[in-house]
Amino acid sequence: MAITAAICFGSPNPKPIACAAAADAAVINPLISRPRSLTLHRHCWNPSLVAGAPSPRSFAVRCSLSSRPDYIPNLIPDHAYVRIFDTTLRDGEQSPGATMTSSEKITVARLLSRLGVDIIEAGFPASSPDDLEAVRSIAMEVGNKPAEDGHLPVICGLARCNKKDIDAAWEAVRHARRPRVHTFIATSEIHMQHKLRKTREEVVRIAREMVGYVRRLGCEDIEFSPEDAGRSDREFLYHVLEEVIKAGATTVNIPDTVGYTIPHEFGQLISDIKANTRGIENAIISTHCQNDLGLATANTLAGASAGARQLEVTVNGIGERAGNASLEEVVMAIRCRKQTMGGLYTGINTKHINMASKMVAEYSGLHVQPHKAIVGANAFSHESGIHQDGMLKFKGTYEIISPDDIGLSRSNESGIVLGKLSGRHALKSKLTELGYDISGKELDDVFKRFKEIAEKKKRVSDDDIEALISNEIFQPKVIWSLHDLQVTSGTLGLSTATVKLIDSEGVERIACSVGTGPVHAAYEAVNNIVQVRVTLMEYSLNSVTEGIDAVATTRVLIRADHNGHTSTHALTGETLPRTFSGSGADMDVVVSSVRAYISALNKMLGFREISRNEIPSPEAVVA
Ligand SMILES: CC(=O)SCCNC(=O)CCNC(=O)[C@H](O)C(C)(C)COP(=O)(O)OP(=O)(O)OC[C@H]1O[C@@H](n2cnc3c(N)ncnc32)[C@H](O)[C@@H]1OP(=O)(O)O
Ligand SMILES: CC(C)C(=O)C(=O)O
Ligand SMILES: [Mg+2]
Repeated sequence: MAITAAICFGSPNPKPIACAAAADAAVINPLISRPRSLTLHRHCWNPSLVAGAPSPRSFAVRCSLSSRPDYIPNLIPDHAYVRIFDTTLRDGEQSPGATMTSSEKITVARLLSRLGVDIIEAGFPASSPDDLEAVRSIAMEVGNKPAEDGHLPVICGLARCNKKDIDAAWEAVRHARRPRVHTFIATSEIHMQHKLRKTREEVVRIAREMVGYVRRLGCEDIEFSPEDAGRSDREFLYHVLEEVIKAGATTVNIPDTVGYTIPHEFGQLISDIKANTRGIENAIISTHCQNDLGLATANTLAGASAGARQLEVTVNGIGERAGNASLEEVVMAIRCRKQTMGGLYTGINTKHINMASKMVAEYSGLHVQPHKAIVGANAFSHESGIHQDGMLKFKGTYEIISPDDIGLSRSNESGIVLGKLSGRHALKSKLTELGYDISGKELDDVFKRFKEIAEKKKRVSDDDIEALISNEIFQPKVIWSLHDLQVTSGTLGLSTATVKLIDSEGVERIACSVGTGPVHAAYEAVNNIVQVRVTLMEYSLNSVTEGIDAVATTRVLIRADHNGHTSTHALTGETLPRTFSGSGADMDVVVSSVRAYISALNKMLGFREISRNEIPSPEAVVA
């Protein structure tokens, strides 16, 4: 078994250490699929040392949170400012399997506000009463409460070009201080002919009338999208845009709906729209790039360079099919290459990127690939010797952005080392350092779990803490919680498990079962208590830290075997059972696995309940 070299950056003289314990962990704990690679990723970074990087002075300007120009729907007082429109909760949620509960959507919206996105597209209110309620709640809460820095995002709802959808969208967003309705209709021949079955004239008329209708409802911030603009006839596109701007559209969004264009083409499209659409100076041009050819970020940046001043993105790039342009890639590219990008800047507080990525991954169940740009687990890791050597000598050799910039702060700023003698204050201070603002009951819960781990582990690392956070904070409403678990397993026969769960009223239930392995036996025991039949679709287990005492995180995806929870396949219209994800963390792999399973069951069981019960009525919130 290979023994990986670890380089520790806490000391001034980093020394490679042989990490036999990590290798051993994989032998002793075969469910841990691979020992976590020990990599070089905790270090300080000095951008001024990067070859070709701007001078420290210009970096200070680049790094400072630029003040945001005043919000005027159809005008940005500073030409260099680019609005970030986040559609994680709408296009992102259209990703297969990415269903989020209403309360999860509200939590994500709160974080998007802290992140500093200019516009939050909170959903498609006509798609279901649940979504309308979720968007309304976001409008009421997040759309009225400025973030700590005073920023107040626009809350937007999507609608087809028909009165019913628009009424639902307006009803949902109108409670925000800055409400926006986004309406769309396809303008490509292929969509008009085969999907809408409408002529060009009909499409222009509908678009104009529906934008006018939004205006008459009292909405002054109106976005219009000619769906499939990337494949639309140019002259027709200019005409549609001119008509909707006359009717009151304040932002015209140019979607590359099927991710068909390539960067120079998409940039040219934006330039051509700017040059040829009458009245375009009265609206903001926006981009919305899907990722079917893996070009969404590149196309978005080309659009910005060509004059688009609103960029539509999602956290982790989730979205319909291959996803959308990713917020973190677009924002960090603009920041990292500011000069090449013509001095453009955004209002994003990049320190919250890491946290937003983690939260969206947990809630959507769509996990980030390790080598994903900016937020992947390996994005700041340096595994190979030559790279490690370069990094040790000069960070700028292999890193173009600092992990600190996205909130991946591993430096021990407070000097606090957490262990079993640490108290709540130390834990809270460490959590704040890591970007988590947690107090009250949430802090108590994390503290309890922290103590359990600290009893068994000499030193609780940042990664351990983050795993606990995912397990305690990013969890659905607790319907069942794990109290006790005992398993026996080995080569002498079937594994057995005894599980004690507590329901939401505090009643304890115990069940036993056998299985082909300890996890199987424990899951069967849980099934005997919870009494819902589900199919386990995916199961993965990873260690978050090195060493034999590593914390293991488990992620599962389950599908309900009964008819209660369904979703509709976008292409075939087929009704499919909905899937629900869950995650768990513990030093014991079976406990971690059971926590993840219960988390997914809670999400499934609570799905309807949360949507109906937890959303305050408009009256309740106003009161
Ligand atoms: C590119 C995008 O991302 S678009 C956004 C995609 N998001 C979604 O679809 C959200 C989830 N969707 C849903 O819940 C449902 O599709 C609903 C509730 C919106 C609509 O459901 P239904 O009314 O049953 O219609 P259904 O989805 O089957 O068909 C779409 C209808 O809208 C029409 N339509 C599609 N886009 C538009 C548009 N932008 N403006 C007006 N009509 C439109 C279609 O032509 C079709 O009309 P038809 O019934 O006359 O043939
Ligand atoms: C609704 C529109 C903007 C969309 O998501 C697309 O065209 O991809
Ligand atoms: Mg889209």
